[in-house]
Amino acid sequence: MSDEKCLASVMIYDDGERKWKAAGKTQGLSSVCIYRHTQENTFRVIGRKDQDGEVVINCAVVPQLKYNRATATFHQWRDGNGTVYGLNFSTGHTAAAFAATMDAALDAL
Ligand SMILES: CC(=O)N[C@@H](Cc1ccccc1Cl)C(=O)N1CCC[C@]12C=C[C@@H]1CC[C@@H](C(=O)N3CC[C@@H]4C=C[C@H]5CC[C@H](C(=O)O)N5C(=O)[C@H]43)N1C2=O
Repeated sequence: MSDEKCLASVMIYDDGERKWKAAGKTQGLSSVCIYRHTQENTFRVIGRKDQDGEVVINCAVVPQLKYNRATATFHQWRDGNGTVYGLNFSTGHTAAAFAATMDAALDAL
């Protein structure tokens, strides 16, 4: 759906330590996109580290997903297993573009 690349630092909240950790093996920016599976009309958030292509997020967008715009550049949500993902976008523009695509996906479900 969002063919434009949204650059963000992908983070996962560590409930035990009560702090955000960088998703994947290294810190750094990832290209995060929402992909639509046409036949099934399902959506996934896929993020790949720009440095080495590591997939650092691969998360289904489910109808009950609550997407929280915590700040203009930090958005977050909980997946089906309770994992909390955070996206620290490089700009407010990319954050808004990603959030609009997320809203469109949730509307289409
Ligand atoms: C009720 C609830 O679940 N609330 C969630 C957010 C949320 C709301 C609605 C739907 C989904 C979600 Cl995930 C919530 O507040 N969460 C989820 C786990 C972590 C957190 C619980 C408590 C803390 C309080 C501060 C906030 C937080 O973590 N923030 C706010 C935005 C800020 C932005 C960037 C990240 C980057 C590193 C920095 C930090 O942790 O030092 N940080 C934060 O401090 C982020 N927190 C959270 O986001």
